[in-house]
Amino acid sequence: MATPGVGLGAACLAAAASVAPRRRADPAAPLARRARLLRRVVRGRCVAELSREGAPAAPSQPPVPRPLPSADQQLPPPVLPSFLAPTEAPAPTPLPLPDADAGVGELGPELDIQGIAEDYIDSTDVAASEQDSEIMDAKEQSQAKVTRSIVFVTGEAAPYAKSGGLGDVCGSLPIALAARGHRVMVVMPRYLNGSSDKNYAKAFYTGKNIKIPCFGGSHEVTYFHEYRDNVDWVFVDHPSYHRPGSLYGDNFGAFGDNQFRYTLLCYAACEAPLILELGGYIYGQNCMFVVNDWHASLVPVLLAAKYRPYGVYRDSRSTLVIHNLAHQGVEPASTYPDLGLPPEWYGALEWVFPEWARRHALDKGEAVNFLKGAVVTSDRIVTVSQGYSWEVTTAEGGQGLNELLSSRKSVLNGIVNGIDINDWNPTMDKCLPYHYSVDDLSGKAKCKAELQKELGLPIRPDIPLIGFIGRLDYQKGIDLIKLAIPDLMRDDVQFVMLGSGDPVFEGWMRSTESSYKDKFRGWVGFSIPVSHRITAGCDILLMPSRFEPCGLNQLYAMQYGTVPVVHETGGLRDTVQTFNPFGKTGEEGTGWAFSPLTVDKMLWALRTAMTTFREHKPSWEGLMKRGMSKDHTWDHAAEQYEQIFEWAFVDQPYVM
Ligand SMILES: Nc1ncnc2c1ncn2[C@@H]1O[C@H](COP(=O)(O)OP(=O)(O)O[C@H]2O[C@H](CO)[C@@H](O)[C@H](O)[C@H]2O)[C@@H](O)[C@H]1O
Repeated sequence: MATPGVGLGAACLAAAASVAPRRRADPAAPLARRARLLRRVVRGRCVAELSREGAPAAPSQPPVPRPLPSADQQLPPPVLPSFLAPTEAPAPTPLPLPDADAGVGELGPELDIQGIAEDYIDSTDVAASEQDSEIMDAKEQSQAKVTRSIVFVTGEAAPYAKSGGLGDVCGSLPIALAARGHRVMVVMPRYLNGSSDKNYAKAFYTGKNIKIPCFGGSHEVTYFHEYRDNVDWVFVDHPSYHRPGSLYGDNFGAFGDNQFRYTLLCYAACEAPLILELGGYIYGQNCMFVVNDWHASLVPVLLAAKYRPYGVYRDSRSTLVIHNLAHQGVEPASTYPDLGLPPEWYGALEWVFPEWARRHALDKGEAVNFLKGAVVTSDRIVTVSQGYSWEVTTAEGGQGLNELLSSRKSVLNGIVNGIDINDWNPTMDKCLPYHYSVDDLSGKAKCKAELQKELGLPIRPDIPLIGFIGRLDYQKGIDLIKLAIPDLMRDDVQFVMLGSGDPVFEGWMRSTESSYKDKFRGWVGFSIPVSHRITAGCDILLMPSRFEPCGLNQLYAMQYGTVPVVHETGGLRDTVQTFNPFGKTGEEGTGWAFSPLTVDKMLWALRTAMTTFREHKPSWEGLMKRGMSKDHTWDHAAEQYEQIFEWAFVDQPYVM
């Protein structure tokens, strides 16, 4: 039996043979072009071609463009490990299979390619094909060379649920990879907390439930699904995801059962490719699991400890993406039996706190650490910038995992994040009162005036307006801003901060606002529209992060012609080049990166930026335009991820 793609191709060929005048193909036609033509056949594009030749017109209802099943779906229905009994048995319906010797990828067996291409070229107008193939060439440049089934596992993804940059990345990178031809699924919790409920309105119950054996019981989770932007968004539903507060905690701090909540997520994510028929087909056992931060870190451990011994997922690989090493999912060692892992796998998660970090003399510091589990079991490790991939191997930046990460240097890479330019684009941003572009910046000045008005600050175009957006957290260097404000407020300047987090800093923002009524605004809370308006309306964006794995706000700022002033660390170092008025044309820089991280250095960088803003208008405009002209899209990063995936599939699984 043929796959749908091949079947459609064969039908088209038969039609072509019966109606088209037979013409010999140029024997010298390059094989590459023949292969391209074949791809069009396989993708069903030949319908349009044939109608040009007088063949029956294209059907009025084109087939719904769903991803083709990947080659792994030739496998017989998966043998599920006995510990996971789905409440509804996975449908054992055998999939329509291509020839047993079909290769991986969308083209199918190589011999068939030759034959079909030959016939197809014979029966079509070669000149027209030539023209068309040029168009295809341009289009195909952004397609992946090898397409895969990719399963993202994450604690958050925009627009469904977002608490920070992790949500941004997991909401946009999967779409970029799907656009390049991969079949992509994202698995995350279905948080119902009152404010995010409406975001899941288009996700429907799949009819699949599983029972997960952990934490001394059997916990039933259900799967919801939405197909959007060519990505399968899968939401794991369980009562523990339904509660007020933010994603991971509330006013009293982090939720006490987070380990339980994300253990469920990881088990559910491992089962999803085996049992969910999305668009008619399961993903199967030949997947790349992309596990993000500690919330998803149990996935590679489960693959190694609970699936591969049963012969399942031997063809899958996993890539750990570290967005922030500061959060590792550490809990007391006594919780290990709750995780449902075999006792002999304790070593994978074992973690011993150094003596200075223990609470009392009898505390042995024994713990389990989810992120460590992924560091020692995943096939590849990616950090979200090159700079950070080095920092995590140092004692200063490794947060206790530096030695382990150093030991895995050969599979550790850094890839700088991209941004979603549909969401963050000053030419069409729905949150902005005015739009602008690199060719016409007049809208930016209007956005600044509107922001000043909204904040109740004096509306003055000549005054530098500095912004800060982010979690009020030690990582973000808020304490430095707090120390610098009394000095900075002596200047003719305006400062707006948007953030939430540490209640001490929230209180400080409120009291500072009352001390500097005409100069300082502190917006306590989490508001995406306000963050867009601040990014557009400010002249300067300040990021004195202590460490920053990548940082997205400086990328958004540059995209919006707002000049970043950042601490030279991690991804900030990789993405912001300090202004050099004597640099070569186009290489004068995009902002200021200061180091070391001291109040004096930060003030120096800010004042240099403010002087440039006031007194060197052409230089300032150059800074804005260079930032706006940079390519911040996901295209380049997506290609680099593909390379990592290819390397992972070349090797055997790291833990078999
Ligand atoms: N109060 C508020 N209101 C509205 N929006 C707010 C907000 N506070 C923060 N945000 C938004 O949250 C995102 C924060 O992204 P960052 O990359 O700066 O930091 P974060 O530390 O969360 O991410 C981690 O993961 C990302 C992704 O890999 C890395 O870039 C980063 O270095 C790493 O620390 C931005 O989109 C920002 O606008």
